[in-house]
Amino acid sequence: MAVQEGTEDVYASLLLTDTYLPGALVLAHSLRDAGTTKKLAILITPDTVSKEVINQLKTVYDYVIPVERVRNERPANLFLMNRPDLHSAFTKIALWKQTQFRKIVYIDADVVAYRAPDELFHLPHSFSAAPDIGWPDLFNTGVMALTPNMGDYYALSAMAERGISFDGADQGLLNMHFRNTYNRLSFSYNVTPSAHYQYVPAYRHLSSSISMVHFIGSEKPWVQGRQASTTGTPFDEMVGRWWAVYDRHYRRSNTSTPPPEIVQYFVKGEYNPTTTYVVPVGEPADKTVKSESWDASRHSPPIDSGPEAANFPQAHYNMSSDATPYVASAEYLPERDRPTPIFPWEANQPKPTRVFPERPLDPVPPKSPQTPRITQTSQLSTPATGTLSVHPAPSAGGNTWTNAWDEVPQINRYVETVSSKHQRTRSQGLGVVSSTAEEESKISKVTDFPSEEDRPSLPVTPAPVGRLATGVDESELPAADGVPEQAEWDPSARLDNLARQHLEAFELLKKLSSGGSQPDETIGVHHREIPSRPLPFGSENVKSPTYVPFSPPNVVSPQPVKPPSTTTGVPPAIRVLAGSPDVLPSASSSSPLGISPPSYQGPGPAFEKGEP
Ligand SMILES: O=c1ccn([C@@H]2O[C@H](COP(=O)(O)OP(=O)(O)O[C@H]3O[C@H](CO)[C@@H](O)[C@H](O)[C@H]3O)[C@@H](O)[C@H]2O)c(=O)[nH]1
Ligand SMILES: [Mn+2]
Repeated sequence: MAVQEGTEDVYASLLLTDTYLPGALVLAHSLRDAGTTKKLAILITPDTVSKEVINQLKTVYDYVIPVERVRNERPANLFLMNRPDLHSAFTKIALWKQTQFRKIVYIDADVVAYRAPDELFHLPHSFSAAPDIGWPDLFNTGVMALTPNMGDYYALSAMAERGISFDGADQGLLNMHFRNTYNRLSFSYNVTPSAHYQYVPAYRHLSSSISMVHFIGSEKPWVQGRQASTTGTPFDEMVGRWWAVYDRHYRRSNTSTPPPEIVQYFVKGEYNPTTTYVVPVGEPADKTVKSESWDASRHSPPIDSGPEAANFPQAHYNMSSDATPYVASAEYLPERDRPTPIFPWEANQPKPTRVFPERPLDPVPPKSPQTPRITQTSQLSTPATGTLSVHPAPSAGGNTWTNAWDEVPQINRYVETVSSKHQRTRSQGLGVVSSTAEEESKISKVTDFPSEEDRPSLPVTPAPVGRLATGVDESELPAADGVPEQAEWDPSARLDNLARQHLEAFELLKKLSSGGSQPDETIGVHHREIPSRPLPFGSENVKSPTYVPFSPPNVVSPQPVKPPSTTTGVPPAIRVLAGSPDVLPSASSSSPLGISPPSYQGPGPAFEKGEP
């Protein structure tokens, strides 16, 4: 019996899951909108595609063809391209079994047609495909023009059964089977845009020739949502073309009848379900409220929904406004009974010898003649320590306190001089003077003095005199006793005097220690007895070239000195140490003591090239 050959040409696609429904619909509409005269067919796997979805497909596809799902039982290679979802892509080989068709132009469900490539049906080749953008020597299996035949089908299903595919899916399998026989189509039949790389000049140059655009990868336009691309790149332009077809057929404002919810459900941002009654969790059934069911895992909240935060429980926590200090109740403060003594030193504790004031100092001691009142600038007091400037006077005892400096007579005399002058100035009516005693104390008084009978001498603090209040000119202040005038103070003369005294003392010491027998000896230089031991043979009477007899006091610090040409032949360091007057800095001559020669003698700037 002769096998009946197909006579019809169809565009065919594939739907393995409901989630690709928007893609399959947009593809069909794009071909129809482009005016194709060919029929549209779609292969579906009934075990994984719902009835509602099939019904939707039937609205645009002429043929919805159920096929058996072919699963890759060795899906390891699918993980190489991170697409485990393509476990049933082998189902695509069922195309070769559709021998009721003469020619099939197969198109993936993630393709949008800019124009209907009907010319592909006229190709003489039994298999044609366009290059894959990831590896252009291979072909992409998203667009294929093929002649169904059982020969290829058996061969392909045998490979599929064994899981023979370098990528674990149909593309790997078909490239292995058709690698030497395929007819290469122009890329314009299967343009695969990339958000990461796009050959923009080529796109500009050739975009008018694009027949179909294929959104490879897992991020399909309906998965990404309408707002995903707005940057105006070629990629965004192509995504925009997909949305243009979708909107033309499924956007609410463009259609006379409401678009099918099942389609919107699989398009990100599109699902806006009709109002239903739901019972919120935890509410009694009779308190049913009108609310919209909303799948938050898939869609943004309904436009007319209320803010959710309004339902949060409200709680206010106020700071305590009670100003009274906390006092623990008595039960928390039990009277601490001392434990009965065990050790002898506990029973016979010595009485403390250190004496403390009977009561702690008040932060501001009361005004009394016995206790100096610390006011204004002296308020560095704390309850525990009293003031920093006050200590108990050993003679006064009791509660009488004085300042430490009150016992320095020089200070007292100075203050007396100042205060008497101050009195004169005031009596002459100079400066701004407060009229009442109270105001005066506010301006210039720092310390309240003890009464006349309590103080041994005039115990005062050298209080800062308010210049504004008293009008005292600082230049008029008398100098303190024993302090020379600034003009008499000549530091260099004083230094000279000190040096002279030092030298005299040194000479005296020298005489005393040497007893006058060795005038060349120098005090201050350590002398060590060199132990006598036989020198190596031939070493007798040999002197080290660096040996220098010590000759104080004309020794200077080892400064590098360039000698005059007349003294050549003697090492510069030796010349300096020997005290040649022409090389000695004059300032060093005042030094009374010799300085030990440095152990390291050069080379330094004093050594010139070629010098001995
Ligand atoms: O969950 C799924 C997955 C796939 N498909 C169908 O199978 C096709 C292939 O899957 P797709 O996501 O488009 O794969 P691509 O990202 O395009 O990946 C490449 O690799 C696949 C596996 O080799 C090939 O099938 C593709 O043609 C090729 O472009 C889809 O278009 C659909 O028609 C579904 O219906 N549901
Ligand atoms: Mn695809």
